[in-house]
Amino acid sequence: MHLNINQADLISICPDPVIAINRRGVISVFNTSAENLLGYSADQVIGVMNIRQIYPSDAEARKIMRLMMDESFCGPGRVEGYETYVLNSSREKVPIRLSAAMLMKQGEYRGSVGFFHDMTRQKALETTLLKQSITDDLSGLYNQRHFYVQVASEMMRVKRYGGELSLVCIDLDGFKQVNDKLGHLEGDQIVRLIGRVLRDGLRDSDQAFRYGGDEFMLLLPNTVKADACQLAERVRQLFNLECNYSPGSHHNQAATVSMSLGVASCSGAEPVDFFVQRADMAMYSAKQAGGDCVRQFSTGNN
Ligand SMILES: Nc1nc2c(ncn2[C@@H]2O[C@H](COP(=O)(O)OP(=O)(O)OP(=O)(O)O)[C@@H](O)[C@H]2O)c(=O)[nH]1
Repeated sequence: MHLNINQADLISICPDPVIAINRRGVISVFNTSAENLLGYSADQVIGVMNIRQIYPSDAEARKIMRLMMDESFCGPGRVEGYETYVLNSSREKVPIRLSAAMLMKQGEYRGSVGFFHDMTRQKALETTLLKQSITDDLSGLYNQRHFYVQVASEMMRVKRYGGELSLVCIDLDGFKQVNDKLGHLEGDQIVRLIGRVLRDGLRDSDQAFRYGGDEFMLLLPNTVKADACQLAERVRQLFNLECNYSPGSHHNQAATVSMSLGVASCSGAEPVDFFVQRADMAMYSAKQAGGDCVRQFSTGNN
């Protein structure tokens, strides 16, 4: 195909950043899109900067070179769709998808040319979608799917490195009554409040989840059962203080809501479901004791 346009103009107007290097890695082509992506002018980089200064590390630059030489990756002298980062002029990481080819002449390596497709928007979208996939909309807490991923991972860690992992299972008492007497919107407000109470009341290493409708879980790494019981008691009191429908509140006599909390601990040597079931059984004994209290798992719970 013949076009009435010269190659330099083609590269210049290319909407993807194009960077070419000589065999020593010194930049020889740097188009307008590359200027926009990285915040350098072509004059600042051509013949001056080495491509290694744009990659996040020497190791990454070497890896890309190795991939280009690896025939089994994308064919000889090529790399396609490789995701990595480059550093802009403010030394901030910019995600890119790289497609590059080696320039060979008479069997000798003369340099390479790469298309550095900007992935900033896609990566931001991926982050948002990932967050949505593990978050419960109403409470803002993590959801059940993420709960099982995290419990399994923390149990594995305990099994490998030792220590104690605790789990607090929380179920609301009287929640149905709130919905029935005051409406679902009021019930939703309580779920939102719990999200806030649990987020505010935990350390950074602890995690709170909405397990189901009115059931919540707290996963507490490096926490022995006695400390987990104390934390559960603090959460119970905090909720009663903050909730207009808690026992003792004079806001509304029509309905009362409280928490039943069950605590279990493990050293990792059991199936995930057994651990969760033990916390659930402890919560159930709190319910049987009249609710609004904390109980810990003991063999007498079953
Ligand atoms: N408003 C609202 N209600 C919900 C939501 N998810 C579940 N529910 C309600 O939560 C209630 C759960 O019922 P129950 O388990 O009997 O709740 P409870 O009255 O606290 O009873 P016990 O657990 O036995 O103490 C039901 O009325 C559900 O409709 C939600 O997202 N918003």
